[in-house]
Amino acid sequence: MGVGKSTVGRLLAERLGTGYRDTDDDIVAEQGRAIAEIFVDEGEAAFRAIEKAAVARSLAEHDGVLALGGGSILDADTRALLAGQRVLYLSMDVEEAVKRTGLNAARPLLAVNPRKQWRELMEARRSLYESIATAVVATDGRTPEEVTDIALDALELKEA
Ligand SMILES: Nc1ncnc2c1ncn2[C@@H]1O[C@H](COP(=O)(O)OP(=O)(O)OP(=O)(O)O)[C@@H](O)[C@H]1O
Ligand SMILES: O=C(O)C1=C[C@@H](O)[C@@H](O)[C@H](O)C1
Ligand SMILES: [Mg+2]
Repeated sequence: MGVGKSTVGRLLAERLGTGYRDTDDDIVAEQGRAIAEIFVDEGEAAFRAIEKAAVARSLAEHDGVLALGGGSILDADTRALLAGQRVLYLSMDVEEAVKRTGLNAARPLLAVNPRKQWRELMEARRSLYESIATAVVATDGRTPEEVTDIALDALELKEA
């Protein structure tokens, strides 16, 4: 959360001359309510089901850069759909995460004690992120433009 998926995703799409889509934005548009509201109204399990369908639809319809929701890879079917795709894992340390996300209530999974919650989420998820990634780029101390340059190299993609 807050690592720069949307910022770097847009820059990557520009540099590649391709389209950009963002699962979180698709869900908000389709549902007509904020992600935090879906969590509050229906709970995380219901959100994950909506998210799973949104990712599958994007992967089928869209040929370009797709920014996934941070928790979408918790689903084994989603991980299977990503096999064979270029998958970029953007990483950062906890202090950078707190700086970028702050105490923002828009991120329901970090709403109470962001440092502790972020560490716990990453302990549960790091190996999944690493297992599906075809490239890993650390974002700490790098501008979005620098991250994008390194990501293009790491993904072995050429600019348009
Ligand atoms: N490399 C970077 N260095 C410093 N700040 C950054 C960097 N990348 C993104 N940011 C800033 O961090 C914040 C979060 O970025 P962004 O929204 O792109 O992250 P995200 O991974 O899409 O987050 P979310 O989990 O909400 O979808 C924004 O304020 C953005 O400007
Ligand atoms: O990492 C997560 O579990 C989340 C990340 C965001 O992209 C949103 O999809 C939502 O806030 C949950
Ligand atoms: Mg985003």
